[in-house]
Amino acid sequence: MFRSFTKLASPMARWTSIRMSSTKTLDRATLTIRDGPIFSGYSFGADKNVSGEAVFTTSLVGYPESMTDPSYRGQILVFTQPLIGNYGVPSGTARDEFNLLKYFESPHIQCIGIVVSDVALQYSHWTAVESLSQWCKREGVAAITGVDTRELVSYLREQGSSLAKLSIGETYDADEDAAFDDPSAVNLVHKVTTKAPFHVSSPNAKYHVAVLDCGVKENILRSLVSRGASITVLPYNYPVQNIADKFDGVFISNGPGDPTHCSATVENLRQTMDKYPELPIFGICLGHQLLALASGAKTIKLKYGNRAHNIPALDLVSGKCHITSQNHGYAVDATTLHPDFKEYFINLNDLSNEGMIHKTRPIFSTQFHPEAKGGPLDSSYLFDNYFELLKEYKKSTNKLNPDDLLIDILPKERVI
Ligand SMILES: NC(=O)CC[C@H](N)C(=O)O
Repeated sequence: MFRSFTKLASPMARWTSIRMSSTKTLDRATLTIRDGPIFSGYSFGADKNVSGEAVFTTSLVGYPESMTDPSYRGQILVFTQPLIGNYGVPSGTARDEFNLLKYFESPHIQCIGIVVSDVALQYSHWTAVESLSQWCKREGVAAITGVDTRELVSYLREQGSSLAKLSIGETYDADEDAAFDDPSAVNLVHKVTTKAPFHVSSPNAKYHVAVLDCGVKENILRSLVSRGASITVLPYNYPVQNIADKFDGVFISNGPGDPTHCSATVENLRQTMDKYPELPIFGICLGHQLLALASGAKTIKLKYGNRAHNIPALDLVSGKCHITSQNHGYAVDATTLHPDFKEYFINLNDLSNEGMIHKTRPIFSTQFHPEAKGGPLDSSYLFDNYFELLKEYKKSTNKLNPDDLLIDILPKERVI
């Protein structure tokens, strides 16, 4: 059943008409939460109806980084920061000295829609090349402004993250039984992983690391390369156990959706850990969850997840608390950790697991993002710790120069 706006009783209608004086020329848009409230507002993105999981982030800045983070694939991202878009969007093709993307975490917007209270249609920043609205339209991403995100987020916190639809135009589909897309029902990692292996050289590289790309953020690659590791980025389901002897370490990246979809990666990691007991392994976010599954632990879905740039995580080894960047809906159930591992970090807001470390071997992983982008760099020392492990391991093995190890699986160019 399609409804028109004249029949829509939005508690936000009066507020919307006052606040949105600058957006009178925008089309109407509606956000429908399954079995929940309906919010009316205005469209500032693509003229396209979308459906997915509605999740929220409390980060104050960093919308270009968040929106291009492959871990948000298929989600409708709600920003609690009321004004979004005021510093525009930088170039998505600009590259740094390592030929990695300079400003984005992947080449395109990964979430399917965004929800804001108040969009800034005018912007100002020295890196900006277009507005948030222009970017969303160009990338085919739906966007709604004029939503009371306080009310929406209160609902999502009470009920848990929910499926939602974003409809553009004067009518919207009010049929509660009509299908809502659940992005987690499919293997999203398969959609965001590199299609073929590629190599990124580090100037004066000392180490060579294999990166399993489950939807890797560009700043993870930069964090490895800038510290002196040449990297070979492999598709998420690449049988890394067959070539792990060529590397000084293995890294497992962040990525979207339910970790249990990645059963091939879990099995490959299990075999890699069995075959190479001395090999340094580091995983971030989905990488942490996959490593935990490979060692026999279980993952759970959180009520509404943790998406923010200011989440306190306690380092149980040092006793220090770090402010961390996070974006996840699942977590490792710490009560199921294999006895060879101990809990490394815990979340001081909800006490959920934030990492694990092997008791005797060079293996550790974190649920939060030490590479940040956006967010604070307080925990970037974990990359330094990983490099210490690479150094120790390399001393004990007789490896060649990292860039002599370019293996024949590599095409010359990165395929994006
Ligand atoms: N950023 C990530 O890697 C997220 C991991 C996983 N998809 C989750 O939501 O928990």
